Amino acid sequence: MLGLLVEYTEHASIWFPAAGLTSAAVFIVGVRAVPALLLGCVIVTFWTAQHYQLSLSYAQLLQAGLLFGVAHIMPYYAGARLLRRLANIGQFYLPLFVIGFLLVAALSSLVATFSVLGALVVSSMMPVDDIAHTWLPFWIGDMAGVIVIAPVFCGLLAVLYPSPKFVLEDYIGPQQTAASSGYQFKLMVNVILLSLAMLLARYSDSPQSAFAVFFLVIPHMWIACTESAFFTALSVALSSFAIALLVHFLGLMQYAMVYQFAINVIAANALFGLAVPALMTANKQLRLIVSTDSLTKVASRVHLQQRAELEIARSLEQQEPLCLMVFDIDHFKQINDQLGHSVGDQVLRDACHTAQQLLRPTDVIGRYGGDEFVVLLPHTQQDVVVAIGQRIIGRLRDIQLANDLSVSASFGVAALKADDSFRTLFERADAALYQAKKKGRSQVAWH
Ligand SMILES: Nc1nc2c(ncn2[C@@H]2O[C@H](COP(=O)(O)OP(=O)(O)OP(=O)(O)O)[C@@H](O)[C@H]2O)c(=O)[nH]1
Repeated sequence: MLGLLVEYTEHASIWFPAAGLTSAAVFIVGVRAVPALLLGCVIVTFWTAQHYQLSLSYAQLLQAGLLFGVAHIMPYYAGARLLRRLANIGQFYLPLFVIGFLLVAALSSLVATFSVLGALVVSSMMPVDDIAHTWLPFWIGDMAGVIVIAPVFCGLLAVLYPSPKFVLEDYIGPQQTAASSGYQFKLMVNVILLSLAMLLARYSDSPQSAFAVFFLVIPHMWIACTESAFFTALSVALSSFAIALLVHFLGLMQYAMVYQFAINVIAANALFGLAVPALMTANKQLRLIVSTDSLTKVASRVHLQQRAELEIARSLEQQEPLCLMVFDIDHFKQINDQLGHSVGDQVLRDACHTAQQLLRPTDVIGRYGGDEFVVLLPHTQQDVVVAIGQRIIGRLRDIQLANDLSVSASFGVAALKADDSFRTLFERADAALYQAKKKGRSQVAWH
């Protein structure tokens, strides 16, 4: 009935939501959905015969309905099987999945077009000559139904029939159960833009004004980048519904093809847009991985160096003090050898935690490698840093270890001088650390 609103030739409308329901049902529910879909096809056939005032007996209509059901369901079932297979291939990510979905939607709706038209002809519901001018709008209408409506039905059916064979979250992240607080506003902007574009097509003298509907790509991309996959799919479905209604009520059937293409393009674009938040989240995770040491959770060497270079440039320009402190656990090899590597790992974590408790939030501690750490202390004079190092040494003694072993560390401190770079400052602090080790360890030396 929704399809009929915008029917522009018999048996073909610009948009056929039933194709979306069928393809979503066989994709998510699988073969178990077929009896219900088949029943739907029989009911639709009776209703269609009444709509087109065809004089066929009940037996003929039942036969036609079953034939239509098989012709309609089989291509989408085969497409769904193919898409599931593609989706379960490892390393398959969202943009590729969207391409797979669009291709499967185009192909299965094309096959469904010819098999259904064939079934209609065989059942005497359509003259064979009509195929020539019906197949193209029939195909694009079915394809629009799949691309636009199937994602929403997939979202709903996935809740009712959670499928262990295919986990949607692998592609689109965990589902948000609620839309963001701005979702209604975004939908409203969308509806206003859509109405303006279609009123322009209705009341302007220029037929090209119908193409203004393609501007809807912009609010849909906005929604795709800021809302969950389900609410993106819902907004696309609502827009296509509104377009279909307005085409009907504003009498815009002469531009049916433009709106048919617009619905497909807007939906395909929004589906690709879903990849943007997924990529942003992946980028954030990667940045965290690169900037953090996985064992101790302090800054990584590369992150520390980047921060240090910035702070050094700023301190030199503003002529403010800055110090670098390097420390290394004493006889760490002995701890590893006697107590095992996991105790060694714990000592590294505890040492960092101890140091962090005595540092300010503006100081940056990073792991330089192995058991060596670097602390960047902006706005701090050397004597203060030396005192901080001594306090850390005192606290490290509190860490309890078996075999009468204790934890200590040696510290080297260097203060920033004019013309210093990170490398020269680090070399001086490292040389001071070497002195501290040489003088007997568990002490602070400075350069
Ligand atoms: N448990 C653990 N050990 C590590 C890790 N990274 C490096 N090490 C070990 O840390 C030890 C570093 O020893 P060194 O710094 O050369 O020497 P040391 O025993 O600490 O002696 P001094 O520095 O001279 O006091 C080596 O045995 C490495 O195998 C790590 O992530 N976890």
